[in-house]
Amino acid sequence: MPGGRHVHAVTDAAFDLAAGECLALVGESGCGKSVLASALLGLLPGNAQTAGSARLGDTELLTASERELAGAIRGRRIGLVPQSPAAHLTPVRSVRAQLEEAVRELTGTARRDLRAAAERAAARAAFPLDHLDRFPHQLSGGLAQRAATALALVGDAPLLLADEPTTGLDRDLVDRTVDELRRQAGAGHALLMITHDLAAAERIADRVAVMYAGRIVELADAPGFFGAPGPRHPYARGLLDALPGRAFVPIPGMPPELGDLPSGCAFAARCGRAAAACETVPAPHDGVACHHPVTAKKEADDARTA
Ligand SMILES: Nc1ncnc2c1ncn2[C@@H]1O[C@H](COP(=O)(O)OP(=O)(O)OP(=O)(O)O)[C@@H](O)[C@H]1O
Ligand code: NI
Repeated sequence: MPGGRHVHAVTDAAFDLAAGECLALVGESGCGKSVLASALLGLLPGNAQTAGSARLGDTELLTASERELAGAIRGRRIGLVPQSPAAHLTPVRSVRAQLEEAVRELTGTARRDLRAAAERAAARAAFPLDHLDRFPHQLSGGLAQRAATALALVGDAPLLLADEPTTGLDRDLVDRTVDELRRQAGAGHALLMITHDLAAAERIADRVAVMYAGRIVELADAPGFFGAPGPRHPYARGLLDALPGRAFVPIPGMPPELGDLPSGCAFAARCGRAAAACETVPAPHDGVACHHPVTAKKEADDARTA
């Protein structure tokens, strides 16, 4: 940070992800989701520090050299659907040219087959073929998103990292886009989808990781999380309760600034269950980092006394 300030953007993030599996990483704006993605790709700014381990097969991503990351990892072993596609597309080249180049670089397709391969890649991401000759600035946000998704799928990478892949898309296209990403996971890829969109997460995720103020506060199987017994962390519960299709009750208050975190549980100030124990940071235990997680039994008791 400018002025020598230190921000702990991501702490205690622990999860694994197998081929064929989709993990959704959800949480409010600014909680550290993209920082986590950037760390995996070696794209953090030069003054950022990381600790711990992030393994992709035999490769330690956090200490891999830029040469290895650029030459063998990004695009080839990790496909990225970036959060701001417009910023990742090359402004002076048509979508077709960018797709053909990616196909040539990442798949070694012969020159005469590039055109067809690029069109197949576009179609996979529902990018309309009659827009392929457009330049990025001639695309709507939704089309730029689909162009970026098409590019991310070209390398057939074993891990797909999609950072808000549905921003700017209407519901139909959200469903089509996430279904295509899910299909990739079904075909033996692992998918880490970062999203604000809990409906999209519910639609395709096998597991959900909830992030709050730089920490993963809950990691759960999606069916139990979205259905019964529901989330165990009060924040995760609040996120679901805030949905229009559910209780539609927002979580009171605002998340803390990552540069100004309280010394205890970062959610305590907004938590209806906060108590003295919350003055210390809860360690993750059994998939949830909370001193008094909601349990199915507690829920049932509450319901009886309500
Ligand atoms: N280059 C940087 N220098 C200093 N701090 C940074 C930098 N990039 C990110 N941060 C800090 O990390 C925090 C998390 O940012 P991040 O982009 O990961 O959030 P996010 O969860 O992806 O949010 P969104 O949903 O809005 O994309 C920011 O609030 C900011 O405090
Ligand atoms: Ni982000």
